[in-house]
Amino acid sequence: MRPTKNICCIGAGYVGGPTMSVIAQKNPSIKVTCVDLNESRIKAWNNENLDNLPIYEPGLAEVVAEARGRNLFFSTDVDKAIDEADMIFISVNTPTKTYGEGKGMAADLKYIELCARQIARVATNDKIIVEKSTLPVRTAEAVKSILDHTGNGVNFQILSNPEFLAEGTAIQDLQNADRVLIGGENTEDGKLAMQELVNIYASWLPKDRILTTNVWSSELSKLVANAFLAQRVSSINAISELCEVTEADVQEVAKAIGKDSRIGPKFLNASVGFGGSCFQKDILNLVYISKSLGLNEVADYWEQVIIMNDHQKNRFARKIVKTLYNTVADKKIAFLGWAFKKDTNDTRESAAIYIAEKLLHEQANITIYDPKVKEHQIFSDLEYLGTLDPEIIKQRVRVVNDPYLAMDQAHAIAILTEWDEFITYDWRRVYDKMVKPAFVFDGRGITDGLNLEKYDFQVFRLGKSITTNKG
Ligand SMILES: NC(=O)C1=CN([C@@H]2O[C@H](COP(=O)(O)OP(=O)(O)OC[C@H]3O[C@@H](n4cnc5c(N)ncnc54)[C@H](O)[C@@H]3O)[C@@H](O)[C@H]2O)C=CC1
Ligand SMILES: O=C(O)[C@H]1O[C@H](OP(=O)(O)OP(=O)(O)OC[C@H]2O[C@@H](n3ccc(=O)[nH]c3=O)[C@H](O)[C@@H]2O)[C@H](O)[C@@H](O)[C@@H]1O
Repeated sequence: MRPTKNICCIGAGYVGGPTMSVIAQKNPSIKVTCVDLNESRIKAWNNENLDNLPIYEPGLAEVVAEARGRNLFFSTDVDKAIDEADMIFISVNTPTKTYGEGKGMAADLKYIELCARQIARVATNDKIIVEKSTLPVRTAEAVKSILDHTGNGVNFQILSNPEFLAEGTAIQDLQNADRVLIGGENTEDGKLAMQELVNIYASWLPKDRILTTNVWSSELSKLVANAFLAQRVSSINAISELCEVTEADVQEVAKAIGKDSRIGPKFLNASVGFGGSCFQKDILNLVYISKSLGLNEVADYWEQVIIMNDHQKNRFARKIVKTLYNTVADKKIAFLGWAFKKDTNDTRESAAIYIAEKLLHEQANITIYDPKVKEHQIFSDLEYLGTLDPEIIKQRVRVVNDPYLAMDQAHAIAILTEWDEFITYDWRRVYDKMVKPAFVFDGRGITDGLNLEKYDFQVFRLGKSITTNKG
């Protein structure tokens, strides 16, 4: 096996872009080319102005500035990059299927299959294929079958190398990963291929953080890691509802249980519901796999994490309507935040979309401010739901670049993303300009230290009792 000199990554999205940037930064002697079919995305990756990169991620621009043009390249010429590469990462999207068998649950693997077929058609020398996308367990079998049956005598080694970065902290997560997982075949060639990939990560990570396993454990571990993380959020969110009716305080409960080193303090922030492109998709996939194997109790167990998450989003929207005297019709509701979490411009499956949907069905007017999400994205998220009349969206939704404008003359504010800047606002000024009583619905637990009640705001905080919430 030749030492890896040339890497290609198919898919320049939230995973491919940052991951390849860090691999290139840390391995200056390896040429890394990230390719994508999406021309405007590649154009943005190549934009001279680093503020215009297609993805907002703290620290990303600096890494791109260091490596781009040196050993990091972004291109739409997929065939050329495949042909030149010793190692090919597949980092394309694997969304939930929207059609046919497994609709609404199974992962849609059509993009993966297209990549495998393209590699098989173009490759003329031996290559290591790395599954970076999140895939159902045993997908490597299908990828290998396509490569072996349509290829031209070329040998392929398939590795599974799932990505564990979280958006908003992607660069930090890549540069200082808790672990890197590499699954491969237990054969001489399989071990050599794994070693090639270990070497790439070992250029910046300690060896004991690089785990090697069989392919199936690696594929399954990715789904399981996301399922466990999401389960923690649903667990604390379930407790938040209980706190609201028992005068317990969810933040105090989270702190108290998190101090137990067996439980740990992370991922215990009660919220308006988890979002993002992966938790829901990956759990549904796990549920689908379990069901397909006849493991109904296993499937039901994990599905409950999603049911709880839907409940949390619904009850937050209902709380707004109920508190505003059972009607939000023609009232102005200001949204602070649209992204699914802070420090990212990604809005996929963001809870804000579903809260907006419910309030629009109740004929509310919504004005949205998010520091990093663009207006066209917000409108496209709402239209994509397919449940709202496009005319209603146009009439009732406004997106603004100034948070004070969003809150001016509002009946209520809904805090849906935990952006740091929200707590720096002049809340006296906000209060003065709102319709009274001025309501705040804090879906992220960020207003505790602000004592908004001193300005006479009526505040609802998730997971706080009625008494704490002052009615
Ligand atoms: N977003 C995240 O935080 C994480 C995502 N993942 C997984 O990584 C995978 C990719 O996710 P994202 O980067 O978020 O998706 P994304 O949608 O941001 O990027 C995927 C890119 O692949 C491109 N693409 C699709 N088919 C192609 C083809 N045949 N040739 C060339 N380009 C093609 C698309 O145009 C798109 O730009 C998914 O399987 C996801 O589950 C894993 C860990 C974290
Ligand atoms: O496979 C993936 O895509 C990735 O999914 C998650 O990362 P991500 O979705 O980017 O972001 P998280 O930080 O996990 O947050 C997910 C959602 O849970 C919410 N959350 C998180 C933590 C918490 O305590 N409470 C809470 O409501 C966040 O606000 C967000 O809406 C995992 O954390 C990553 O390890 C994984 O690689």
